[in-house]
Amino acid sequence: MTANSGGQRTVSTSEAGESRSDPMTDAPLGSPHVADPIIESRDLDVYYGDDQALHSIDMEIPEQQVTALIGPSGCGKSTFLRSINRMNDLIDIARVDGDLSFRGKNVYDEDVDPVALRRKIGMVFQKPNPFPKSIFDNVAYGLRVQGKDGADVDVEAEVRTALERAALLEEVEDQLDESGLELSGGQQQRLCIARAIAPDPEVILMDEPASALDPVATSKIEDLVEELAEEYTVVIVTHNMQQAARISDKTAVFLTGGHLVEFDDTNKIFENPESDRVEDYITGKFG
Ligand SMILES: Nc1ncnc2c1ncn2[C@@H]1O[C@H](COP(=O)(O)OP(=O)(O)OP(=O)(O)O)[C@@H](O)[C@H]1O
Repeated sequence: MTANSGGQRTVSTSEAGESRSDPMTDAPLGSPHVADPIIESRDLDVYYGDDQALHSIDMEIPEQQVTALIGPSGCGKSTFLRSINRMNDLIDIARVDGDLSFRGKNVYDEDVDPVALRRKIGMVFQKPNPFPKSIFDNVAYGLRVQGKDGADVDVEAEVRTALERAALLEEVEDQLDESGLELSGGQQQRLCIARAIAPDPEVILMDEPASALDPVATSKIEDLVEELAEEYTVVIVTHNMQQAARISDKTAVFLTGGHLVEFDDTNKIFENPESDRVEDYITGKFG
């Protein structure tokens, strides 16, 4: 990245042989060029009624990596996350303009079925929310609801695999028939992760998945996120900057008003950000 003579920084996308600059602010930044991004946002605006929550977001999310979304409260991180698998559709007053593509297809095209989309792009929420069902049924639900429980599918094997991938199988192997609600908070969250991965999505969206957990459970979730990225693409919202620095490959910094101010390799963001506002945010001067 370089600064031009007018003081406006430009971003070199050498592989594409072009350079771009953000017309929105005086501290625009780097949107690293990602070869074949799995998710791509172009000029994405999101509104709640008359209020605009996100402004012209451009982002390319790489496959099988962890991308962290950070920024102060209310800057639009969760709104962006929910735009990816159209969870904002469930909010009556939410409206989306612009492009958000998954493997090159705009997820807001009329022919996209949001339920099928969410099969490919699963989600884990801040507060563990297991169903009042057995551990087994919580995970099997993810398969059944998505029609993956046909005669040719070994549901038990799939449930065990999902629990294993969520680093929970060993702890619950002898109690699969017991209620998911009887697990600890950290185990409940790993159960929700198992439920999300059982239908074999390509992307897992996580909205502050460890913020309700104690440090030991948090550390298990962090280890798990890194492991999941070997097989899935993970996009995670976190308030915890140390967590973003520890577990993510790319970091997107949103700042007040719903602007994406900088998006780059995580090391670059935390060691040498382009934007003064990002530097102030990550060094704790505000937020
Ligand atoms: N369902 C909703 N209805 C109306 N406005 C909403 C709704 N959800 C979010 N907003 C508004 O959109 C803006 C962005 O909110 P969002 O929850 O995406 O931010 P955030 O960065 O995830 O915040 P936090 O870190 O506190 O969770 C805020 O001004 C918020 O009040």
